Amino acid sequence: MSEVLLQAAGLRLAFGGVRAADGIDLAVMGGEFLAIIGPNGAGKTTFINMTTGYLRPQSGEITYEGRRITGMAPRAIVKLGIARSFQLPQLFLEHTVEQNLALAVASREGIWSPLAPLRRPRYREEAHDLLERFGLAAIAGTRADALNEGARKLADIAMAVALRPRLLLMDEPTSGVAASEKMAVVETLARVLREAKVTAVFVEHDMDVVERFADRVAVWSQGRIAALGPPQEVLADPAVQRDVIGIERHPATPEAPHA
Ligand SMILES: Nc1ncnc2c1ncn2[C@@H]1O[C@H](COP(=O)(O)OP(=O)(O)OP(=O)(O)O)[C@@H](O)[C@H]1O
Repeated sequence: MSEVLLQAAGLRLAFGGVRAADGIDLAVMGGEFLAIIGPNGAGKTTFINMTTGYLRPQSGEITYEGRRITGMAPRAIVKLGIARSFQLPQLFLEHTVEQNLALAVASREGIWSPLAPLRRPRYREEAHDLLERFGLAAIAGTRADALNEGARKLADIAMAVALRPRLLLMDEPTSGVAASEKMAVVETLARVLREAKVTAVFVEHDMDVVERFADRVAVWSQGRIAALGPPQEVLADPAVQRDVIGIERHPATPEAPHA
Protein backbone atom coordinates (compact mmCIF):
# COMPACT_ATOMS: atom_id res chain seq x y z
CA MET A 1 0.00 0.00 0.00
CA SER A 2 2.68 2.43 -0.96
CA GLU A 3 1.84 4.31 -4.14
CA VAL A 4 -0.78 7.03 -4.53
CA LEU A 5 -3.57 5.79 -6.79
CA LEU A 6 -5.89 8.78 -6.69
CA GLN A 7 -4.99 12.32 -5.72
CA ALA A 8 -7.47 15.14 -5.14
CA ALA A 9 -6.04 18.62 -4.73
CA GLY A 10 -7.93 21.78 -3.80
CA LEU A 11 -11.34 20.58 -5.00
CA ARG A 12 -14.03 23.21 -4.72
CA LEU A 13 -17.65 23.11 -5.77
CA ALA A 14 -20.52 25.28 -4.52
CA PHE A 15 -24.22 24.94 -5.27
CA GLY A 16 -25.47 28.49 -4.81
CA GLY A 17 -24.38 29.37 -1.30
CA VAL A 18 -23.73 25.72 -0.28
CA ARG A 19 -20.06 24.75 -0.33
CA ALA A 20 -20.26 21.03 -1.03
CA ALA A 21 -16.48 20.88 -1.58
CA ASP A 22 -14.45 23.61 0.04
CA GLY A 23 -10.83 22.64 -0.59
CA ILE A 24 -10.60 18.84 -0.60
CA ASP A 25 -7.06 17.41 -0.59
CA LEU A 26 -6.85 13.64 -0.38
CA ALA A 27 -4.47 10.91 -1.53
CA VAL A 28 -5.93 7.41 -1.85
CA MET A 29 -3.22 4.76 -1.61
CA GLY A 30 -3.22 1.68 -3.83
CA GLY A 31 -4.68 -1.33 -1.98
CA GLU A 32 -6.30 0.51 0.90
CA PHE A 33 -9.90 0.55 2.11
CA LEU A 34 -10.69 4.18 2.92
CA ALA A 35 -13.93 5.02 4.72
CA ILE A 36 -15.56 8.42 4.40
CA ILE A 37 -17.75 9.44 7.32
CA GLY A 38 -19.52 12.67 8.16
CA PRO A 39 -22.95 14.18 8.79
CA ASN A 40 -25.66 14.49 6.14
CA GLY A 41 -24.88 17.22 3.63
CA ALA A 42 -21.12 17.27 4.42
CA GLY A 43 -20.23 16.68 0.77
CA LYS A 44 -19.34 12.96 0.78
CA THR A 45 -21.40 12.06 -2.31
CA THR A 46 -20.22 15.22 -4.04
CA PHE A 47 -16.65 13.95 -3.71
CA ILE A 48 -17.62 10.61 -5.29
CA ASN A 49 -19.52 12.44 -8.04
CA MET A 50 -16.51 14.60 -8.85
CA THR A 51 -14.13 11.63 -8.85
CA THR A 52 -16.33 9.60 -11.19
CA GLY A 53 -17.11 12.42 -13.63
CA TYR A 54 -20.74 13.04 -12.61
CA LEU A 55 -19.86 16.53 -11.35
CA ARG A 56 -17.08 18.86 -12.41
CA PRO A 57 -15.28 20.78 -9.65
CA GLN A 58 -15.18 24.55 -10.08
CA SER A 59 -11.50 24.44 -9.19
CA GLY A 60 -8.88 21.93 -8.15
CA GLU A 61 -7.61 18.80 -9.78
CA ILE A 62 -8.05 15.03 -9.59
CA THR A 63 -5.34 12.70 -10.84
CA TYR A 64 -5.57 8.92 -11.15
CA GLU A 65 -2.42 6.88 -11.72
CA GLY A 66 -0.72 10.22 -12.28
CA ARG A 67 -3.11 11.26 -15.05
CA ARG A 68 -5.47 14.23 -14.84
CA ILE A 69 -9.10 13.08 -14.92
CA THR A 70 -10.85 16.27 -13.74
CA GLY A 71 -13.98 16.87 -15.80
CA MET A 72 -13.65 13.70 -17.91
CA ALA A 73 -16.92 11.93 -18.81
CA PRO A 74 -18.04 9.10 -16.49
CA ARG A 75 -17.63 6.44 -19.17
CA ALA A 76 -14.09 7.51 -19.94
CA ILE A 77 -13.26 7.38 -16.24
CA VAL A 78 -14.67 3.84 -15.98
CA LYS A 79 -12.41 2.83 -18.85
CA LEU A 80 -9.39 4.03 -16.90
CA GLY A 81 -10.31 1.69 -14.03
CA ILE A 82 -12.56 3.66 -11.65
CA ALA A 83 -16.02 2.21 -10.94
CA ARG A 84 -18.73 3.17 -8.47
CA SER A 85 -21.83 1.86 -6.80
CA PHE A 86 -24.71 4.04 -5.71
CA GLN A 87 -26.63 4.50 -2.46
CA LEU A 88 -29.65 3.08 -4.30
CA PRO A 89 -28.63 0.01 -6.32
CA GLN A 90 -28.89 0.55 -10.07
CA LEU A 91 -30.04 -2.94 -11.08
CA PHE A 92 -32.43 -3.73 -13.93
CA LEU A 93 -35.26 -4.85 -11.72
CA GLU A 94 -37.13 -6.96 -14.27
CA HIS A 95 -33.99 -8.98 -15.08
CA THR A 96 -32.49 -11.83 -13.09
CA VAL A 97 -29.31 -11.40 -11.07
CA GLU A 98 -27.37 -13.37 -13.66
CA GLN A 99 -28.74 -11.29 -16.54
CA ASN A 100 -27.78 -8.11 -14.70
CA LEU A 101 -24.24 -9.35 -14.24
CA ALA A 102 -23.95 -10.51 -17.85
CA LEU A 103 -25.13 -7.08 -19.00
CA ALA A 104 -22.46 -5.43 -16.88
CA VAL A 105 -19.77 -7.70 -18.34
CA ALA A 106 -20.99 -6.91 -21.89
CA SER A 107 -21.09 -3.18 -21.16
CA ARG A 108 -17.40 -3.32 -20.22
CA GLU A 109 -16.79 -4.22 -23.85
CA GLY A 110 -19.00 -1.38 -25.05
CA ILE A 111 -21.99 -3.62 -25.81
CA TRP A 112 -25.26 -2.34 -24.34
CA SER A 113 -27.86 -4.68 -25.88
CA PRO A 114 -29.89 -6.86 -23.49
CA LEU A 115 -29.54 -9.62 -26.11
CA ALA A 116 -25.73 -9.63 -26.00
CA PRO A 117 -25.44 -12.11 -23.10
CA LEU A 118 -27.69 -14.53 -24.99
CA ARG A 119 -25.45 -14.42 -28.04
CA ARG A 120 -22.15 -14.72 -26.19
CA PRO A 121 -21.95 -17.49 -23.59
CA ARG A 122 -18.66 -16.00 -22.44
CA TYR A 123 -20.57 -13.12 -20.80
CA ARG A 124 -22.77 -15.55 -18.91
CA GLU A 125 -19.75 -17.60 -17.80
CA GLU A 126 -18.04 -14.53 -16.44
CA ALA A 127 -21.28 -13.45 -14.77
CA HIS A 128 -21.41 -16.85 -13.08
CA ASP A 129 -17.87 -16.59 -11.86
CA LEU A 130 -18.70 -13.21 -10.29
CA LEU A 131 -21.84 -14.64 -8.68
CA GLU A 132 -19.78 -17.45 -7.15
CA ARG A 133 -17.25 -15.00 -5.76
CA PHE A 134 -19.99 -12.84 -4.24
CA GLY A 135 -21.85 -15.85 -2.81
CA LEU A 136 -24.86 -15.10 -5.02
CA ALA A 137 -24.84 -18.24 -7.23
CA ALA A 138 -27.89 -19.72 -5.48
CA ILE A 139 -29.98 -16.71 -6.49
CA ALA A 140 -28.63 -16.34 -10.04
CA GLY A 141 -32.12 -16.90 -11.49
CA THR A 142 -33.97 -14.59 -9.10
CA ARG A 143 -35.35 -11.35 -10.47
CA ALA A 144 -33.59 -8.31 -9.03
CA ASP A 145 -36.85 -6.86 -7.71
CA ALA A 146 -37.31 -9.93 -5.47
CA LEU A 147 -33.96 -9.60 -3.67
CA ASN A 148 -33.51 -8.51 -0.10
CA GLU A 149 -31.44 -5.37 0.40
CA GLY A 150 -28.20 -7.18 1.31
CA ALA A 151 -28.27 -9.30 -1.86
CA ARG A 152 -29.30 -6.27 -3.91
CA LYS A 153 -26.31 -4.29 -2.64
CA LEU A 154 -23.92 -7.18 -3.33
CA ALA A 155 -25.32 -7.69 -6.82
CA ASP A 156 -24.95 -3.98 -7.53
CA ILE A 157 -21.34 -4.00 -6.36
CA ALA A 158 -20.68 -7.20 -8.35
CA MET A 159 -21.82 -5.24 -11.43
CA ALA A 160 -19.27 -2.56 -10.66
CA VAL A 161 -16.58 -5.24 -10.17
CA ALA A 162 -17.55 -6.69 -13.59
CA LEU A 163 -16.05 -3.51 -15.04
CA ARG A 164 -12.68 -4.68 -13.66
CA PRO A 165 -11.85 -1.51 -11.76
CA ARG A 166 -8.66 -0.86 -9.87
CA LEU A 167 -10.51 1.69 -7.72
CA LEU A 168 -14.10 1.26 -6.54
CA LEU A 169 -16.08 4.05 -4.89
CA MET A 170 -19.14 2.91 -2.95
CA ASP A 171 -21.79 5.26 -1.63
CA GLU A 172 -23.18 3.70 1.56
CA PRO A 173 -22.80 -0.01 0.70
CA THR A 174 -24.65 -1.02 3.88
CA SER A 175 -27.49 1.53 3.95
CA GLY A 176 -30.86 -0.18 4.17
CA VAL A 177 -29.27 -3.58 4.90
CA ALA A 178 -30.75 -5.27 7.99
CA ALA A 179 -28.47 -4.98 11.02
CA SER A 180 -28.29 -8.79 11.27
CA GLU A 181 -26.96 -9.08 7.67
CA LYS A 182 -24.66 -6.09 7.57
CA MET A 183 -21.38 -7.64 8.72
CA ALA A 184 -21.80 -10.67 6.43
CA VAL A 185 -22.41 -8.37 3.47
CA VAL A 186 -19.31 -6.30 4.20
CA GLU A 187 -17.21 -9.39 4.88
CA THR A 188 -18.11 -10.81 1.46
CA LEU A 189 -17.47 -7.50 -0.17
CA ALA A 190 -14.10 -7.01 1.52
CA ARG A 191 -12.97 -10.55 0.65
CA VAL A 192 -13.85 -10.19 -3.05
CA LEU A 193 -12.24 -6.76 -3.32
CA ARG A 194 -9.04 -7.87 -1.59
CA GLU A 195 -8.80 -10.98 -3.78
CA ALA A 196 -9.26 -8.84 -6.89
CA LYS A 197 -6.77 -6.26 -5.53
CA VAL A 198 -9.33 -3.48 -5.81
CA THR A 199 -8.74 -0.30 -3.81
CA ALA A 200 -11.96 0.84 -2.12
CA VAL A 201 -13.34 4.20 -0.99
CA PHE A 202 -16.69 3.86 0.76
CA VAL A 203 -19.09 6.24 2.45
CA GLU A 204 -20.31 4.61 5.64
CA HIS A 205 -22.57 5.60 8.51
CA ASP A 206 -22.05 2.47 10.63
CA MET A 207 -19.02 2.97 12.86
CA ASP A 208 -18.71 -0.76 13.62
CA VAL A 209 -18.27 -1.42 9.91
CA VAL A 210 -15.73 1.42 9.66
CA GLU A 211 -13.75 0.15 12.65
CA ARG A 212 -13.62 -3.37 11.32
CA PHE A 213 -12.99 -2.84 7.61
CA ALA A 214 -11.34 0.54 7.00
CA ASP A 215 -7.57 0.98 6.89
CA ARG A 216 -8.08 4.74 7.16
CA VAL A 217 -11.02 7.04 7.81
CA ALA A 218 -11.59 10.50 6.39
CA VAL A 219 -14.05 12.69 8.26
CA TRP A 220 -16.01 15.07 6.06
CA SER A 221 -17.40 18.27 7.53
CA GLN A 222 -18.94 21.13 5.54
CA GLY A 223 -17.07 20.34 2.35
CA ARG A 224 -13.73 19.83 4.07
CA ILE A 225 -11.75 16.93 5.52
CA ALA A 226 -11.74 17.52 9.26
CA ALA A 227 -9.67 14.43 10.23
CA LEU A 228 -7.85 11.60 8.50
CA GLY A 229 -6.12 8.55 9.91
CA PRO A 230 -6.52 4.99 11.20
CA PRO A 231 -10.01 4.24 12.59
CA GLN A 232 -8.76 3.58 16.14
CA GLU A 233 -7.31 7.11 16.28
CA VAL A 234 -9.93 9.04 14.35
CA LEU A 235 -12.96 7.45 16.02
CA ALA A 236 -11.46 8.08 19.46
CA ASP A 237 -11.04 11.81 18.75
CA PRO A 238 -13.47 13.68 21.07
CA ALA A 239 -14.36 16.24 18.36
CA VAL A 240 -15.21 13.45 15.91
CA GLN A 241 -17.22 11.65 18.57
CA ARG A 242 -19.16 14.81 19.38
CA ASP A 243 -19.69 16.17 15.85
CA VAL A 244 -19.94 13.00 13.77
CA ILE A 245 -20.46 9.85 15.75
CA GLY A 246 -22.95 11.49 18.09
CA ILE A 247 -25.08 12.19 15.06
CA GLU A 248 -24.39 8.89 13.35
CA ARG A 249 -25.13 6.53 16.18
CA HIS A 250 -28.71 6.56 14.89
CA PRO A 251 -28.58 4.09 12.02
CA ALA A 252 -31.13 4.31 9.21
CA THR A 253 -32.07 0.65 9.76
CA PRO A 254 -33.51 0.08 13.21
CA GLU A 255 -31.96 -2.75 15.21
CA ALA A 256 -34.38 -5.58 15.93
CA PRO A 257 -35.37 -5.47 19.59
CA HIS A 258 -33.69 -8.16 21.68
CA ALA A 259 -36.06 -10.85 22.87
N1 LIG B 1 -26.66 18.61 -7.74
C1 LIG B 1 -26.84 19.40 -6.68
N2 LIG B 1 -27.51 20.57 -6.75
C2 LIG B 1 -27.68 21.36 -5.69
N3 LIG B 1 -27.20 21.08 -4.46
C3 LIG B 1 -26.54 19.94 -4.31
C4 LIG B 1 -26.32 19.02 -5.40
N4 LIG B 1 -25.60 17.96 -4.94
C5 LIG B 1 -25.40 18.19 -3.64
N5 LIG B 1 -25.94 19.37 -3.24
C6 LIG B 1 -25.88 19.95 -1.90
O1 LIG B 1 -24.51 19.91 -1.50
C7 LIG B 1 -24.38 19.53 -0.13
C8 LIG B 1 -23.56 18.27 -0.01
O2 LIG B 1 -24.34 17.18 -0.53
P1 LIG B 1 -23.81 15.68 -0.55
O3 LIG B 1 -24.90 14.85 -1.13
O4 LIG B 1 -22.49 15.63 -1.19
O5 LIG B 1 -23.67 15.37 1.01
P2 LIG B 1 -23.45 13.99 1.74
O6 LIG B 1 -22.38 14.20 2.74
O7 LIG B 1 -23.25 12.91 0.74
O8 LIG B 1 -24.84 13.77 2.48
P3 LIG B 1 -25.68 12.42 2.83
O9 LIG B 1 -24.94 11.72 3.93
O10 LIG B 1 -27.01 12.96 3.26
O11 LIG B 1 -25.76 11.60 1.56
C9 LIG B 1 -25.82 19.37 0.39
O12 LIG B 1 -26.21 20.59 1.01
C10 LIG B 1 -26.63 19.12 -0.86
O13 LIG B 1 -27.95 19.54 -0.73
